[in-house]
Amino acid sequence: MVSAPFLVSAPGKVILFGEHAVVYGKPAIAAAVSLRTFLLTTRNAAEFSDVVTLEFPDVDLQYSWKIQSLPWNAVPKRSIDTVRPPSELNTALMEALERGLVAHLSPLQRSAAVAFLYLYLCLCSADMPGMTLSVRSTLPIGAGLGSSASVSVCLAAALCLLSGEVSPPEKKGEGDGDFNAANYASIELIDAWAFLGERCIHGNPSGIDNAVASHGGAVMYQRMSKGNPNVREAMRNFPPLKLILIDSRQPRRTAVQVANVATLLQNYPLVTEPILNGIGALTSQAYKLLLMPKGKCDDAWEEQLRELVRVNHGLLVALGVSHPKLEAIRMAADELEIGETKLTGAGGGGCAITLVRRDVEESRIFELKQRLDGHGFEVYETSLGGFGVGCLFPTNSNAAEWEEWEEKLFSLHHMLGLGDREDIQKTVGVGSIDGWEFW
Ligand SMILES: Nc1ncnc2c1ncn2[C@@H]1O[C@H](COP(=O)(O)OP(=O)(O)O)[C@@H](O)[C@H]1O
Ligand SMILES: C[C@@](O)(CCOP(=O)(O)O)CC(=O)O
Ligand SMILES: [Mg+2]
Repeated sequence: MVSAPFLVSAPGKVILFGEHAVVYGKPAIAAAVSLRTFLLTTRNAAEFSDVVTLEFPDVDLQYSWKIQSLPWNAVPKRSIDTVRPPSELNTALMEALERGLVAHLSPLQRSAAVAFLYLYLCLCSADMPGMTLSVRSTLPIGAGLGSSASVSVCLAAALCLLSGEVSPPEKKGEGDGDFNAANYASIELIDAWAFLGERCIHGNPSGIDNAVASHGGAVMYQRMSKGNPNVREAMRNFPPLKLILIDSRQPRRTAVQVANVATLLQNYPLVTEPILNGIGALTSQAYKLLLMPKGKCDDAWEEQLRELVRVNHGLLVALGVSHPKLEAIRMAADELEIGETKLTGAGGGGCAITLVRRDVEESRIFELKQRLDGHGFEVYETSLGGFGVGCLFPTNSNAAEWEEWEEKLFSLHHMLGLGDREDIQKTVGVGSIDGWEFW
């Protein structure tokens, strides 16, 4: 059990191949991005010791609940011989939460508040001291980069730390290499709780986003049915890919896009199933290509990967999850012969990725960026495959620094615009402050 204050952080992700089909048990490939969510947990002052406060400035939500008034009676009893939470939400608890606690909030705010309350009630207890949990993300929200999963992972990590379900990361010993069994078990637990947070936000998530946000790196992921463990293959030697990440800035909710595909599947199973199978098959092909030793990643290899990107996008269009703005991005990249483009994440708006040909001159990439900018789209610079969930506790040596970036991240949020994302990230980012530890 740890005491506040402390920070946790988790990354967003880019799905390279296989979104939507992954919900139906097909493989998908995704990698962590350098844009991240940060969650600060602080102890409330004495006069607020009986409330738990949520500050979600990115979605304009600040709310306090009296801890004693929360529906503790509806919390399902945990089985003593299983450490991991069940993968289904408890209906009685969901009903108790949605009945009155969050009814007045917008859908954007409500799903995040429900995810918090669900995890808080399951992991904490009515006698916990009053806390404030403040979340701030450098990820665009509802844009396909897994902001919901990075928030869910941060909530799960903070609440697991507070309740003692997980301990802070152990320092890796000599001979451990990258692996430490206790840390691995902690990530698995955080991932499993975050999946329930994702369920509150999405309805039917595959689990790939929370897997990447908690473990980091790049993975091939496949959801298994009938209680079989999901496949999560870490892809360690992921080749450096030249990708451009473009946000159409068309808002959409993953829950709606996933539900639309479910309806299509229900109405036209004979048409939709082959599309999902096709996406699964092309992802398996891409997986083999991405595992090739560096020496074999020649022009033909690159050409095949790009083809798979194009086919993947075409099949997503067939599922009905593209958007005219995503098509405008794809057309601009096609016209300039820069590479192949696909939407990433749930689509219906949000982001696209272009896999750039290695031989393209920088001037053409510059022109693409200018055109996209002219349409009001935002181009992100991000690197793939970074750290997963981590935490930071203030120490004497970083106390002054702590105040500086705490202020920057959480107090000035209303003044910060989109352009300041990188600035925030530089100030508080993993890698720029000593002391971040990863499980
Ligand atoms: N910074 C944030 N603060 C609070 N809630 C957030 C934040 N980022 C994401 N969320 C939650 O996640 C939802 C968006 O998730 P989703 O529709 O899956 O899009 P994506 O995961 O692609 O960004 C929001 O409606 C909100 O509930
Ligand atoms: C569409 C889907 O495959 C990815 C959704 O990602 P995002 O929420 O749009 O970042 C759904 C899922 O895998 O849970
Ligand atoms: Mg999401």
